[in-house]
Amino acid sequence: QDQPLEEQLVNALNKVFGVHPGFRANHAKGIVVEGSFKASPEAAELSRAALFNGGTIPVTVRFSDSTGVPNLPDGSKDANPHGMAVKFHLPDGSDTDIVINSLKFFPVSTGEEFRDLLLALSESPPDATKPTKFEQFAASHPSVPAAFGTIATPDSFADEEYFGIDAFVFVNKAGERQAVRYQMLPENVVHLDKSDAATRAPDFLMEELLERLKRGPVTFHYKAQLAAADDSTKDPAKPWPDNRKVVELGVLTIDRAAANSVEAQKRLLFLPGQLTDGIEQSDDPLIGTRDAAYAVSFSRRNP
Ligand code: HEM
Repeated sequence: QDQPLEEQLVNALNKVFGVHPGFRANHAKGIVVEGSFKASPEAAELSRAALFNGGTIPVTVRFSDSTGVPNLPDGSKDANPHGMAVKFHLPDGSDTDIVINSLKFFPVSTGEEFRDLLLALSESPPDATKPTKFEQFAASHPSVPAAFGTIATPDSFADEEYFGIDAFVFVNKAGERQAVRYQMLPENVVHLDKSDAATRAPDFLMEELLERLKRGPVTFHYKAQLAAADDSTKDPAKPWPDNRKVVELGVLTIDRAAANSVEAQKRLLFLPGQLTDGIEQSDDPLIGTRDAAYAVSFSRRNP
C-alpha cells in the first residue's frame, strides 16, 4: 500500500493473471493491423485536432483479449471485454491514441476501486468458500455485475462495438468546449452464444481477422457521444443517457495485417492520455491512473 497506485495496480493484475515476461499486464494477447482514418466534416466543427482535418490519417490498430494471460483461448469468457487500441499518425509526425474496449461502462469509478476489485478476484479461487471475496465486492458495488453484464464474445474483432468509457473534452477553432465519450461501431455486431464461444479454436479471433483482411477491408464508424451540460464527466462507471446526441467523427478503415505483429506489439505503447491540440482530458481520474499503469506495464515488459 506504500507504493504508487500504478505499481499497486500492475502488481494486482500480476496477482490475478500471473507474471508473463515480455507481455502486457492486461490485454496480453493481441494482434496488430493497419489502415487509415478519414474524418467527417462534422468532426472539425467539434474539435480542431489535426486528426479531424479531413485528410487521410494512417493508423496502427491493436485488437486484444482481456487478461494478462498470453495464451488465453479467444472464446473464453475471461477474454471479454475485448480491446481495441488505435494510434493515429498525425501529419506533423506525432501520434494520438485511443484505448477502448467492449464494456459500455467501467465496473468501478477509480483506480483504487479497480485495485480492490483485482485483489478480491485474486483471493477468490474456484475452491474459495462462498460468498467469495469477489462476490462480496460485487454485492457492494452494483456497477460491477451491471458492467460485466454488457459484454459477450463476438464472432470477429470486426463485428464488435468498442467504447471509450472515459470522457474527453473536444475544443474547436472558436475555443468552444464539448465533453465527449468515444464509440467505435462496426458495420454489424455479431455476438456468439456462450456455448458456441466455448467450442471455438483457441486463436479463432486472431485468425479470423487475418482471413477477413485477405478478402477486403474492415470498416468502423468512429463516433462521439456528446455530454449534456449537467452530465458528470468524472465517473467512468456512470454511462450518459442513451438519448444524448451521437456525432460521426469519421470512418476507420483497416486493410492489412502488420508486417510482424509479434514484434510490433512489443514496441507499441498505447496511452489513453496521449492527446493532441483540440482534444483534452476531462476531470475523469481514471485517465491519468491508466497512463501511469500502462507505462509501468510497458517498462516491465521491455526491461
Ligand atoms: C484503472 C483502470 C485500468 C487499469 C489499471 C488498466 C490497466 C491496463 C494495463 C496495465 C494494460 C497494459 C498496458 C501495456 O503494457 O501497454 C492495459 C491495456 C489495455 N487496457 Fe486497460 N486498464 C484500465 C482501464 C481500462 C479501460 C477503462 C479501458 C477501455 C476503455 C481499457 C482498455 C485497455 C486496452 C484496449 C488495453 C490494450 C492496449 C494495447 O493494445 O496495447 N483499460 N490496461
